Amino acid sequence: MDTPFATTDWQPTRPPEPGDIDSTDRLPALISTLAAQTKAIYRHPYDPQCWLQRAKTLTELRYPELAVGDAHKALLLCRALLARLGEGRWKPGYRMGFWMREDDCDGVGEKTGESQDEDEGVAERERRITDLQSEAWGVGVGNLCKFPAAEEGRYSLRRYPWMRAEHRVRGDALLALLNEEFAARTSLRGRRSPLCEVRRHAFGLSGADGRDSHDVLGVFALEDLPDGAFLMVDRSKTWGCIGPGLGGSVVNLRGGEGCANPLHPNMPSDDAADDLRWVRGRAGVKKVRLFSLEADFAIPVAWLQHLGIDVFANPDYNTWVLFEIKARENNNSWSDPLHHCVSPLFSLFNHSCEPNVTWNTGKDCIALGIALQRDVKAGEQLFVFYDQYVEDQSLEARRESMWRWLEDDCRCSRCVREAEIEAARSSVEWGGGGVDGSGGGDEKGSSDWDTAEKPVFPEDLW
Ligand SMILES: C[S@@+](CC[C@H](N)C(=O)[O-])C[C@H]1O[C@@H](n2cnc3c(N)ncnc32)[C@H](O)[C@@H]1O
Repeated sequence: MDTPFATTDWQPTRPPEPGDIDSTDRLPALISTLAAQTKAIYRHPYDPQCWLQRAKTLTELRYPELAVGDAHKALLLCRALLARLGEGRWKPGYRMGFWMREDDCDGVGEKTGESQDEDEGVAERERRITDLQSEAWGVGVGNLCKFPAAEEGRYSLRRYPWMRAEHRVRGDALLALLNEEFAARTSLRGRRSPLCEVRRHAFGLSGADGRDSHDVLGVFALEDLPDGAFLMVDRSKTWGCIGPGLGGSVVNLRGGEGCANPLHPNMPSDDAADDLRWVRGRAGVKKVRLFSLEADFAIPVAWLQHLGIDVFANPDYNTWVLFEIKARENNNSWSDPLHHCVSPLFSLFNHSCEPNVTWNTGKDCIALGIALQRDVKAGEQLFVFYDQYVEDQSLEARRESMWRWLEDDCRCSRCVREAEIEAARSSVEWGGGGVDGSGGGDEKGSSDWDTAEKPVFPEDLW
């Protein structure tokens, strides 16, 4: 964010809305401003004004979730400043990153045009910070929706253009390492050669958005494999909740306290037979998602501070980083009634609504067993089903369910096939020329369809 990015990389997370001012012409200027404001935050991380200014720029650039994050930080700083203003002879220092005693401040700090703190009285200072606080609140609220919940906003998953290349694109060296791991895990007992490998351009040369798909990875069979063949055991879990523990033990990732996922029954007292994933399916995840002021900012920020992390001065914990981690966790985690984990090797399998691979959780709640569920030819891509609850449902219902994991419509062979059939059907219904039926030239869409002989009325004879 501290370096300007190419305007072509800009993919806002809020789609344009009626009444928006077209900012295309101002885009280069907005991008430079964003970089300059980010650098100002590095220099003055406790100045609420810096966070507020960047929140405004992020609003114009249509990143509501990030604007709310910055506005929230401006609010926190204002609150902290106001809380201490009443503490007698202390006042915030220049740019507010430190506190000084009123009687110690003569000659301390730079007395520049910007350092109003030096001269103003407590009442004036309070008014200035309160105004700033109201403005930050207004910017935050402006980026939230009023419905269904006042403290939620809408955004779509889009790649942040300022992300560094090494975090955005996986290089060939990493791919080689991944394939070493696949080779080690997928050799059948008594054999040394790997059964599958990771390749680029998993869904063809260009992505759904027309961009290069160099970094879209997938797992491909290296030889003909029969239905039922055991492919691999993935023990590479790097993160997750492993449920209530085995044999009634309460030892899990959070010391037996359970997982933060409200739909996840992971306490010993929870009835694991009640698989609550169907609730998730019905609650749905829309293409345009909701973010929550409480769950996505207030709680994570408070938690990070509790861990001793300076969320203002340490850019590693910026709001966009939290959203990026959330998106990756969403896209890559697997869950069953008891567990919710990310397993790096398994997460390289793409989804298909007609999969050729199935998976099962091991008894240790960590290992995943991966096996074929039909014959596969060498070179075929290996797919799993991300949400088997929707296997028998319509294209539309499956697409909606898949938005939880995919940024765009599912590109599996079944969805592509059904979408083509649907498109062909609606083109026949509308005469192949769009909804006004004017184009095409077939019977319904052509201009000479009305050739039937007409009745002759008395007035026609005049
Ligand atoms: C668990 S990862 C699978 C590996 C991923 N392709 C990669 O390059 O790391 C899930 C992501 O893969 C892509 N993906 C998987 N299945 C897909 C499908 N059927 N249609 C479109 N994209 C898919 C989406 O970008 C999704 O967010």
